[in-house]
Amino acid sequence: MAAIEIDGVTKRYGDVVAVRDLSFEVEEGEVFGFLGPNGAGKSTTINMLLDFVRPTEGTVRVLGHDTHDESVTVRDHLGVLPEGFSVYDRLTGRQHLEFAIESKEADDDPDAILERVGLSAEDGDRKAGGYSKGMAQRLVLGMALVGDPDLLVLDEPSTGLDPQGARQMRDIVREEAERGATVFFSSHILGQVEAVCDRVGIMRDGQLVAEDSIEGLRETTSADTVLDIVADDVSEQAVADVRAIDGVSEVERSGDALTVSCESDVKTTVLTTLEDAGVDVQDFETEEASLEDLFMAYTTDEQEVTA
Ligand SMILES: Nc1ncnc2c1ncn2[C@@H]1O[C@H](COP(=O)(O)OP(=O)(O)OP(=O)(O)O)[C@@H](O)[C@H]1O
Repeated sequence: MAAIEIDGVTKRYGDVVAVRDLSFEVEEGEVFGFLGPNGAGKSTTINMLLDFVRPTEGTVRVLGHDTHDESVTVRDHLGVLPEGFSVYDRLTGRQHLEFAIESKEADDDPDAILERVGLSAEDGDRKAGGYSKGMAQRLVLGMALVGDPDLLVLDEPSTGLDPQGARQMRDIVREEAERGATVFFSSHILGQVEAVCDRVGIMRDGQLVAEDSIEGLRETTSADTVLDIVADDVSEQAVADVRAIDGVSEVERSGDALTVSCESDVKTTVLTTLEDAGVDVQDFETEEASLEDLFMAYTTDEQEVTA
């Protein structure tokens, strides 16, 4: 059973099609990063997962249950950090957690959760109305963790977090996945996504334009890998030979150093071509396309996606 099954889902708001014939699955135990530019349809999709919004067409199943018809069953196994959440100003942080523990009939220790999300016991005694944005974000994450949910859905979990908070968030995502939970989260902070996700899905104009591991995305985009090569006996002919390789987009030479921008799968061809041309390769380093490069390749028209 997949943790999330989205099948032929379309969501229209009047004339606006927020999500268009979307289908994909997230396996149990997977950490899935949900990406896309502003307005691509991420929040709409998450809101349909949580039954906050009904699809115009198609079905959404979470943990094997229809999100709408069996919403109560689903909710028992779900931990949610929603977008634009609000805290209750007059309740303390600890009271928020106690409330979440009671309503989920869980037996978590509120202080252990406070510590896990980086709030002190004193913070827990304070009214949440006086919390900073990042503190409130930490508290709501803590509430999502109550009851060891099978699926964690986090909409922009890193918003407002300081670098230490962002690291704690990554650690928590990893710990939750190790425990066996599925984690589905949207984010614009691609470094975070790159650090924790098994797979990513990239939305654009209401559709999923890519769905793969980051390594898999590298293989299917034209986002370049950069090869920094140090070599002896670099001839003009050798440079010309490398330039002529299909998949090489740029070659820069500075003395005996070469910088070659190319598709990931022609790296070896670049090196063997140099050697065949009599160049003595001393050393090389590769800089793989970052998730940001891949994101740009899939969400702008500037770069071509080959598969
Ligand atoms: N309640 C609504 N009424 C009308 N249009 C809506 C509504 N909610 C979303 N939309 C539209 O649907 C499209 C997708 O919006 P959505 O909020 O899902 O994007 P997103 O990918 O989450 O964007 P962001 O990264 O900015 O949060 C947008 O064009 C948006 O204007």
